[in-house]
Amino acid sequence: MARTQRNTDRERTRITDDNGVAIESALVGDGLELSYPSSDGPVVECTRLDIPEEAVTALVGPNGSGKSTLLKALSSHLEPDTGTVRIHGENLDSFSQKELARELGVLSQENDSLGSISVEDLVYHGRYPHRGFFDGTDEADHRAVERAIELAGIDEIRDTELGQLSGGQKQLAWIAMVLAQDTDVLLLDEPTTFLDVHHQFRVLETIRQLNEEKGVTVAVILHDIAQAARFADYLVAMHDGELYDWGPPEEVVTEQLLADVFGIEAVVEYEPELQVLPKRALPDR
Ligand SMILES: Nc1ncnc2c1ncn2[C@@H]1O[C@H](COP(=O)(O)OP(=O)(O)OP(=O)(O)O)[C@@H](O)[C@H]1O
Repeated sequence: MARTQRNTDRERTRITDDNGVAIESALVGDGLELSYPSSDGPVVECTRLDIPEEAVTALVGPNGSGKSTLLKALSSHLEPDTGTVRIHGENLDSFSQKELARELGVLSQENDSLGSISVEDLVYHGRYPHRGFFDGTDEADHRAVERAIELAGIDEIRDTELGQLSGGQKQLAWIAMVLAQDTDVLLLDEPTTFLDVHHQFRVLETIRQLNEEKGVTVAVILHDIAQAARFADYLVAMHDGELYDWGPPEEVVTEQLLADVFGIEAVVEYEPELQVLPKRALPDR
């Protein structure tokens, strides 16, 4: 893997707020080396990763840079070759799957469609990942499901079978399923992929609302760096399976990062709000 990190020191620096007070991490990855059975050695090597508590962190980076792999390790869907993941200070491998489902709401890109069930049944299933389907008896659970359907804006398609939905509609159904779990940590792999611009805004607004009103911690993979920079409190920039840089968007998004990591020449403007204006793709490095 190429060694292009701009600031490896920052991997070990704790995040602080405006007053210099350390912000706790909801999730920590330490000394992670991650591989797949068929990969030729680790595809991700990450000395230290912090997902700050009650903040929104966006993972950004080009295709194949290791974002999903990292998220899979954080959500216990991929066992690290070396290193540990801690959630609220406890080793992830000490949790049962049932306990984890209560802690983490995970949207992955590898969802199976669960056959021919309806959207509503899928969302109920999110509320009961280890109990089968909802029997309609618990009022609080019923409200959580209704709220998730409302937040995702999928009332009109609640009775439709998953197999009859468009890609974007299916994505919204999966998002509702994760929201119905009502966890205080959300790990979302590309929630806005397949969505039109209206639904992209709506989903991002919902995530922000959950963060601000309920203190939900969010780690989310986004492909649009300008959108990620405007939306997130912190960015984690991946490149070639390594952490290139992380911190607040104003520190991470630079013309250097865009050239090194994304291979584009771009203008970065910070006023009135952070904007990335691509000029051209750079030749392959
Ligand atoms: N199931 C797998 N088996 C073997 N290698 C894999 C597997 N999934 C991913 N990889 C490899 O791991 C590396 C990182 O992939 P990953 O999916 O984490 O990237 P990503 O940054 O999420 O990419 P994208 O933006 O395209 O979704 C890539 O080189 C990819 O080829």
